[in-house]
Amino acid sequence: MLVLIAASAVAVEVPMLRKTLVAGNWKMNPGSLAEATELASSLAAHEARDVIVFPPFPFAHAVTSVLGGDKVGSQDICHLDTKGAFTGEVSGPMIAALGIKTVLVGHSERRVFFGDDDDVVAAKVKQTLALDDVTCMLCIGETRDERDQGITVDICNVQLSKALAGIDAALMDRVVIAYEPVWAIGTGLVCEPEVAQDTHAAIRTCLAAIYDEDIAANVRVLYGGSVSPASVDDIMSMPDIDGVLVGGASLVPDSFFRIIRFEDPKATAIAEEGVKNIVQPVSA
Ligand SMILES: O=C[C@H](O)COP(=O)(O)O
Repeated sequence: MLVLIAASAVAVEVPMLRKTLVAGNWKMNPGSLAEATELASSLAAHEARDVIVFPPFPFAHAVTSVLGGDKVGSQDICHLDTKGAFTGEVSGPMIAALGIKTVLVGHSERRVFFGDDDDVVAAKVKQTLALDDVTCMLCIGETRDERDQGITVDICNVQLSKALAGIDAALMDRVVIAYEPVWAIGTGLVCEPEVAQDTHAAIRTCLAAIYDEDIAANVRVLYGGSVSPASVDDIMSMPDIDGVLVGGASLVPDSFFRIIRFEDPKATAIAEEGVKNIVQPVSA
């Protein structure tokens, strides 16, 4: 994706830069409200890049008070467009009332342990995007068995197509994809960066088929699965990886801070290229 920049009466091309995003999914952690607010407070000092954390629902209000709604996400949302007798569920309007601006949908733990099938995931995407100014972080990814069968891209394409069915192109600026190979989650087995890159590129191809090239080039696609301080720089050096969704390491402040401070060779290269282009002299 290229954009035109007018400089000194010439239009020069520089690559489009997608904003990076680091997300920390606390899952059913930490064990107390005091720990949750302490974790949030330590994070408040590290604001250099786009960072979001997903605390458990009971801690969401306190964490939002510390970090602000822009930096806090909801781990789930009810798939129904209603209120009433649905014990344990949390509706979209309830989440929005907290000022939360991102909702995680389709995490493999929801799919595997709580039966969120593709239809439920699609309904949750719709409920999220029905909220004003709220982003949906949609998780997709294959199991070990599916990777071994060589059907990773097929699985991602099906999950993407079903989750986004009926979602208007105009809403896609509020969708972030998180590619999480299920076999890499919580196992310490990080997908090789080049292997993840291939899948990210395939996800963009799928988005282009569903929508168009512009949307495919602009949607942020994160990687998740055992991301650590040791692996983040290599992962983030891949051209189609725009950020990371971190589980375990997001609960350890020093680890998460290092992940947030990942080296960003793409931004550096693009910034240098952009400067070079902008100072390019006008030819006679
Ligand atoms: O939502 C986060 C992912 O499931 C990754 O978790 P993990 O970093 O503990 O593997």
